[in-house]
Parts: sequence; structure tokens; C-alpha cells
Amino acid sequence: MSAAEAKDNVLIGVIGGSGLYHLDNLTFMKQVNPETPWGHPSSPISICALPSGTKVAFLARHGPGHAISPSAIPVRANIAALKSLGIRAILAFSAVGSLREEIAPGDFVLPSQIIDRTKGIRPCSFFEGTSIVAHASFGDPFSNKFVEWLEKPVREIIDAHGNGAKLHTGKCIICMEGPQFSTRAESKMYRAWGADIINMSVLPEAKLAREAELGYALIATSTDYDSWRENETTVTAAEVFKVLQTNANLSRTVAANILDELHEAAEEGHILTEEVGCMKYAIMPRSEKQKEEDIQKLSFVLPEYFKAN
Ligand SMILES: CSC[C@H]1O[C@H](OP(=O)(O)O)[C@H](O)[C@@H]1O
Ligand SMILES: Nc1ncnc2[nH]cnc12
Repeated sequence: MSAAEAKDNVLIGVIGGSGLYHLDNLTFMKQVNPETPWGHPSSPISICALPSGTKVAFLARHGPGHAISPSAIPVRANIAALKSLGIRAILAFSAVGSLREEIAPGDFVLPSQIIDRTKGIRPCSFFEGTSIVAHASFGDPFSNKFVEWLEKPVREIIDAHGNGAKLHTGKCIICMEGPQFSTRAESKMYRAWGADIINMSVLPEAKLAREAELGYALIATSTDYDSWRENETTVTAAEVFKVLQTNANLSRTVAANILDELHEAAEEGHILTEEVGCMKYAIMPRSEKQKEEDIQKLSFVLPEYFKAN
């Protein structure tokens, strides 16, 4: 593949969360809005070029104008649409509440574990409703090598541009069902469970990225102390909004400085060794009970294993 052809590859998809509706330092090239078997993504996906010419895809999780609540995000369509563009890894950003004193509003976190409080409520598998059964491994819900790779460049940017913001690693994020924030009792219970930060959107995003064999890492940006602190007010949207813009600006600086190198690392493949091929033995052996229409549907997201006729 020539260098020019390589630059045509869009290998990294960025998902922007609350406050992060575009990236900086990019030349807009085009918008695409693929129709997937699970519908259209939250927003048209922007394909943009970095100053080097490397292309990235950007998707606003809550749609244009932040019109989609966390419980209603068409996550299967988002992940399937990104995969259909040839993306290999997703770098997701999310505004989170802090469940620990040492994670202050304005700090950034690279979590390594997740607790699911959305289970059974949101569609969380491409296989749901089909005649095909699969059990993806999810013990390590983020791509370990990708997260490890991120730590150095993200820390350097935050140290240089973060006005005292810190980067925390190896933390556990709990994903709750909104749209209301947690009660004080819930917030304290999540701390007792070992959760360090909280949001409403890392799931089913991380589960579906895994099923699609895509690398997935989250840069969590802390906006508030949720509702666990005695004698302090509980989290309000107004409090979140106060910090959102500063965090979004720093997120854009991080993205602008790491995306070229991240593209290269994805191209070399060494940060994605765990994901590629992970579904091969997760799908239950084929039987005549598997319906052609389901094979067709799954071929959109896993063409490696399902061949549409
Ligand atoms: C605006 S506060 C709650 C909202 O913020 C986070 O969104 P995102 O993860 O997309 O940045 C959180 O998950 C909730 O959806
Ligand atoms: N306290 C909180 N709970 C859930 N999601 C959040 N996003 C930002 N702050 C949050």
C-alpha cells in the first residue's frame, strides 16, 4: 500500500460526549451517514484530516444539538457505522462524576474496569433478537494495550496544558441508567462497590466495540463529585456545565496531539492484538437454526465470520 493510499485509511474513530461536539485542528472533508441494520448513527460521521493528512472519523454521541439522552443513544448503529468505515479503534470521551476525593473536577481518567448498572435495560449485543448466540469475553472491558499506550502522551499533554489537572489510571467506572443523577445512598453504595467514577454512556458502547472486534478506550473527564460527600450539595447539571467547556478544550488539545501517533499505532496493530479475532470462538457453532436474514444482518458488523449471500 502506498503512503497516499494509507492516508486514505480511516483507522481511528473518535466519539465525543457531553460538551465535545467537534475536534480542533482538523480539515473537514465530508460527512457520511451509513444506514446499518440497527438504523442510523446518533449523528452523521465527520471524516476530517489532521494537518499531516491522516484521516479520522468523528461522531457526536448525543447527536447534533445534544438531542439524544444517554438511554436512547443508538449505540449499535454508532459502532456498526464506524466499523463499516474500516475503523479499527475507537477513542471515546465522556464527562463523568467523581466518587473519590483525589479525582477532582477537571481531572482526566483512563479507566480499566466497568460496573454495569444498565444491564437488561439497553440493547447491548448485535446478536440480540437474532437466531445466533455469541458470548464475547469482557473481563477486561477496555483494550488493555490501547489504554497503556494512551497513558504517556495523554499525561504529557495534560501536564503541559491542563492548568494543574491530573491524569488517573487503573480506575473503575460505573455506568448508571439516567437521566436523573444518583441519590446520595446510591452514590455511597457505588463507592463501597469499588467504583471510582460514574457516567451514563460507557455501556453498551464498550460491549459493542468488543463484539465488533474494535479497540476501545475511554478518556473520562471529571466534572463533579456526584452525591456522596457529606454536608455538600449533590450534583446538578448546572455544576457539570461549569466544568464541561474547560474539559472539552483540554480533550480537544489531547486529541489534536495524539491522533497522528494513534493512527500509526493502530496501523502497526500492536495496540490491538487482543480485539482482532476475539469473536472467532465466541460465536456458538453454526446450526441450521441460524436464519439467513440474521447472518445477513451480522455480516454488516462481522464480515469476517458472516458471509452475506
Ligand atoms: C451532562 S451530565 C450527564 C451526561 O454526561 C455524560 O455524557 P457523555 O458520557 O456522553 O459525556 C454522562 O454519561 C451523561 O450522559
Ligand atoms: N455525577 C454524574 N453521574 C452520572 N453521569 C455523569 N456525568 C457527569 N457527571 C455525572
